[in-house]
Amino acid sequence: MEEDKSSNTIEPQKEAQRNPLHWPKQAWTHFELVRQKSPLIQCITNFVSMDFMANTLLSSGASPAMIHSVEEIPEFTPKALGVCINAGTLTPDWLPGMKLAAQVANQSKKPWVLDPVAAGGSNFRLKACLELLALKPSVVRGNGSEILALFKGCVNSNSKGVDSVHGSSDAVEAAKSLAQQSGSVIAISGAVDYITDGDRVVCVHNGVPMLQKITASGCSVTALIAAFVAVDPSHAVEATASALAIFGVASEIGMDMARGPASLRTLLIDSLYGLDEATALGQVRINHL
Ligand SMILES: Nc1ncnc2c1ncn2[C@@H]1O[C@H](COP(=O)(O)OP(=O)(O)O)[C@@H](O)[C@H]1O
Ligand SMILES: Cc1ncsc1CCOP(=O)(O)O
Ligand SMILES: [Mg+2]
Repeated sequence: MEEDKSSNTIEPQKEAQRNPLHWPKQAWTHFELVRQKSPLIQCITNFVSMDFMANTLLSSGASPAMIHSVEEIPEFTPKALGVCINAGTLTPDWLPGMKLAAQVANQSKKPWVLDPVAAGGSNFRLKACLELLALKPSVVRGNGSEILALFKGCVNSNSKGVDSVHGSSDAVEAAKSLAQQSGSVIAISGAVDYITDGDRVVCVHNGVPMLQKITASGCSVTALIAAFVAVDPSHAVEATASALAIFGVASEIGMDMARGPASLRTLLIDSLYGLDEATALGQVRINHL
């Protein structure tokens, strides 16, 4: 978003105070850029999420490719505008491909985003996620428990696997420290989403609780973050907040007609596809902590 660089990078808090539509307009501009540029997003993701993630990206205007074979990565990854790496159904044979894709994305100067699914669930998973974090993702998006596990560097004896046993607000200080240590933007999802570069903390208030009852909603919003960061890589905090807000707004619209998680899943995809500027500007709720 070249046109708004100064307000994004110099005094974004003041700009947001002066203009209540600052964040909603930014979220809409990012979404329009995704629709215009249709970025190719390579996803190395879990078996549960592949369909919903691909449909989330497609309905938002991006172009998903679920390509994970290590043989293809040197040739294919440079063609992608962004990469999403997800640890959901991790096995030792998938890890080399994930690491190679991260390295090739870095060499190609393309952003990549990490989803450390269930990072506190086992030592194998935690070690793998920390090794991926060391390869410097542009953004890490996890729930409260996942971000706390990465920060503490130890497994959680109370882990509920892919579901969080913490609120997102429990992990804000950990996320700030983790961002400072790693150099990655850290996003914690939950009732409020928090996005931090270790200095600023941006809060997104969109979304509906029923998203927790749709498997792979977190995975899919991480892929959407990859698409938004791909079209504005120099503003990863803003692009991440925009993606979380647009996904949340689409869920709010879907919720008006949903009869339960199954219909919400479908309506969310339709709402992303049909979202218009007036609705986005009226519903996006983002502020600074
Ligand atoms: N209580 C809630 N209220 C509103 N939105 C929520 C709530 N919990 C999660 N979300 C939204 O659901 C999506 C997935 O987040 P989350 O459930 O935290 O991820 P994960 O599935 O990885 O645990 C995010 O867009 C987040 O904003
Ligand atoms: C249920 C499940 N098991 C391994 S990955 C996965 C999907 C997790 O998706 P999300 O983190 O978006 O809830
Ligand atoms: Mg998750």
